[in-house]
Parts: sequence; C-alpha cells; structure tokens
Amino acid sequence: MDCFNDVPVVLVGNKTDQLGDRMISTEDGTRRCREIGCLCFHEISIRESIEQVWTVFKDVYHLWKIHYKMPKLKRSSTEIQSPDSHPLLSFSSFSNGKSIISVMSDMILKDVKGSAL
Ligand SMILES: Nc1nc2c(ncn2[C@@H]2O[C@H](COP(=O)(O)OP(=O)(O)OP(=O)(O)O)[C@@H](O)[C@H]2O)c(=O)[nH]1
Repeated sequence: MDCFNDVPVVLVGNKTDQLGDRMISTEDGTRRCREIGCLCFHEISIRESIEQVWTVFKDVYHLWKIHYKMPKLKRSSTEIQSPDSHPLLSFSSFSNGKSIISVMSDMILKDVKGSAL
C-alpha cells in the first residue's frame, strides 16, 4: 500500500458551464480536496475548453516531476498532506483563471533552484 501514498492525486469537477445545475460549490470541492488529501482541485468544463483538460494533466505531470525527480522535495510530500501547515498549499479553483497547481509548481521549482545551486 505504501506505493499509493506517493501517487499525486488531484480532484477535478467537470461541467462548470452548467451553472444552474451546479450541485457542489467551489468551497465544498476545495474542502473535500483537502479532506481526502488531494494536491489540488480543478474546476473545468470539457465542453467549453479542452485546454483546461490539458492543464489538469500538465499539473499532474508537474507534480510527478516534483515528487519523484527531485528527492529534496520528496520530504515535503508529507507536509503537503497537511494543507494548513504548508504555505504552498493554498487551494483555489481553476475558474480563477490560472491553475493553482501551476503556481504551486513554479514556487516549488524556484525553491529547488535556489537551494540546489
Ligand atoms: N455541459 C457539459 N457536458 C459535458 C461536459 N463533459 C461531458 N459532458 C457531457 O456529459 C455526458 C456524459 O459524458 P461522459 O464522457 O459519458 O461521462 P460519464 O462520466 O460517462 O457520464 P456522466 O456521469 O454523465 O458525467 C455527455 O453527454 C457529454 O457530452 C462538460 O464539461 N459540460
């Protein structure tokens, strides 16, 4: 089971274009994301933008890279499980315009470059 603990999991809510039929608020999705230990929460509409889908997969790749290619950061994966105690873990929805996990990745990569050089 240990191998599953290292798998970056993201939570994605689809069909944001169907505003009137919305059943889960962004706040509830974000809260649930934290509760179940996901690394980020996206809200997307496949119908409106395939780019949003690409972004989810790009973010998963970035996370994978951070966790598995950079051993120094692997330590922080446990901290990532506790959102409130880690500054990199402020969640936000995709509809804010920029994927938060991209922001997180940038921040982490900057830290790594800074400390590794
Ligand atoms: N409005 C809207 N419809 C979507 C979106 N994504 C998928 N759908 C539609 O939802 C229906 C089900 O899509 P599927 O890809 O079969 O998804 P599913 O998980 O098998 O089924 P659902 O539980 O209904 O989502 C299809 O008619 C899609 O066209 C979206 O972002 N917006």
